[in-house]
Amino acid sequence: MKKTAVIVAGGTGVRMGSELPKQFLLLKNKPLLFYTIDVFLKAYDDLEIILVLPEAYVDMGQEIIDAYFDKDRVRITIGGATRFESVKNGLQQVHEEAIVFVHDAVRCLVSERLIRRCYEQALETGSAIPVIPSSDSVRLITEEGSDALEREKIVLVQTPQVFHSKILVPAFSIEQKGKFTDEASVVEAFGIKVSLVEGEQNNIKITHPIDLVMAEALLPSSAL
Ligand SMILES: Nc1ccn([C@@H]2O[C@H](COP(=O)(O)OP(=O)(O)OP(=O)(O)O)[C@@H](O)[C@H]2O)c(=O)n1
Ligand SMILES: C[C@](O)(CO)[C@H](O)COP(=O)(O)O
Repeated sequence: MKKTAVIVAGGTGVRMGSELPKQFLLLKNKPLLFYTIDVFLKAYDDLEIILVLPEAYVDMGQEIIDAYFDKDRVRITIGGATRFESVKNGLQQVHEEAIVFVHDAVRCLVSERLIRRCYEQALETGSAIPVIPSSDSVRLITEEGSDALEREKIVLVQTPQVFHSKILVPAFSIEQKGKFTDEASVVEAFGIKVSLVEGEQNNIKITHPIDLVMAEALLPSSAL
């Protein structure tokens, strides 16, 4: 089955607070985005990438592709004001039936193993959403205060979120209601249940400055 990864790098990184969007910050001398593209291209020789970038950073993204990758395997498209819109723009470039991976560019520690695990399950069930257990206790904030939740019933959701294109592409034609924070919630709002797979503790989302320190320490030597 054809494999397409929509890598969303269209954000500005408000929580990181850096002038340069975090996907371009250096990790061991290479832009964070390099590691994300690299691991997907290595996971499958026949995988193509649709890279979603902010309009003002298309040239910077193209320079990374020209310097490190086979440019025939990576296409660039422009992002939107929200992650939902960026994913939607990326999906407009999916023209053939495929297994589609949607991945946060800033989860640069994702492993080839997780990418393959998600692919195999999406091929079988139509979807694969990686999740990990919470190490912390969790509470629901209510009008009265807060309630303890059963931690065993909570999971933390990661990317890549992987779907058959026949599910994902029509799901993104629905109107954005409230805030969709990931693809699984869009597909569910469209009326289709999703399947979970085991995620990875190391697959962190670089969000705050401390995450960069952790990513530098966790970066496998095979990625360098
Ligand atoms: N309009 C947007 C917003 C986010 N993203 C991408 O979605 C991923 C996860 O989003 P997040 O970590 O929230 O990134 P930012 O939106 O850049 O960060 P912040 O919310 O702190 O501004 C990132 O790879 C980001 O580039 C995107 O493609 N388009
Ligand atoms: C998609 C995601 O990474 C799953 O955990 C997350 O929802 C993205 O959230 P953000 O607020 O856009 O960083």
